[in-house]
Amino acid sequence: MELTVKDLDIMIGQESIVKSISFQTQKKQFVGIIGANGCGKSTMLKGIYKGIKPQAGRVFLDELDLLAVSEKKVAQKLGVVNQFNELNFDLSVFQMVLLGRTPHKKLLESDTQEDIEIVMDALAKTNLTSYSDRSFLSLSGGEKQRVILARTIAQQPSYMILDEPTNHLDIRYQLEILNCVKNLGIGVLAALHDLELAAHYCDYIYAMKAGKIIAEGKPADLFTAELIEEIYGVKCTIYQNPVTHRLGFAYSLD
Ligand SMILES: Nc1ncnc2c1ncn2[C@@H]1O[C@H](COP(=O)(O)OP(=O)(O)OP(=O)(O)O)[C@@H](O)[C@H]1O
Repeated sequence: MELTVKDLDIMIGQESIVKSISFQTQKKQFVGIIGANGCGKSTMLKGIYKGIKPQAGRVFLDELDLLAVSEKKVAQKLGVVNQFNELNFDLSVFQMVLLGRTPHKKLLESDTQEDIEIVMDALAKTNLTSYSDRSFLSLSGGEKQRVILARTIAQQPSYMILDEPTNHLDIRYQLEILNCVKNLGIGVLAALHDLELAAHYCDYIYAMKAGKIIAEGKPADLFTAELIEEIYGVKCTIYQNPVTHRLGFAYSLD
């Protein structure tokens, strides 16, 4: 599916946080959003997935007008993994992941064998099979984050939005989660802080500063020392890692 964002404006209080952002992703593209703390990445993503009401702008998944249709219609197509996964009540890991099936069901419709199989598959993909009966609230931050990804996989979305999906994860799970998402073969829009991971996993990247997109391109074309200094205020040497042959970034403050 293609995601189209047109002239998105978001204000919080009196402050303009997202300023007339427009872009269009292509089918099955893994698209990254990079930018300094507070530049508006999460706010923009929330505006796209109806977590916050934009002051202006339109958002489409193919032809579906996301801001005009019900939450349920959105959830049938769009999965979201965000940074805050606190719950006020406890569920088992299995029950949490089963919640991912809700958008596809009628009110009070019971779970089918197919739902159970989809949940088992999502647990396997996120290495959580042995956690099935654990209480969600008892999990570590990284384990919770994997459960939320499993729930989103069980939702079987056609498009996924990820807000810092590797936030709480150790190195192995950072790689596993991004591999897992990439292997889903669906369109993805992800805010990422780690530029090496962004360069490796993203087909295309948008760089944000102060609520605007200031640069875009394929990782190999986009990343320059000037851009990184402009965004993050650090000096940076970009090199080809001799072991991985991927882009590497060495930072310093002066
Ligand atoms: N509910 C809110 N009330 C007041 N200010 C807010 C609120 N939500 C976000 N902001 C402000 O909007 C700006 C953008 O925040 P946002 O969370 O979108 O940034 P971000 O780029 O995702 O940052 P980070 O990399 O730190 O997650 C920040 O200055 C933040 O303080």
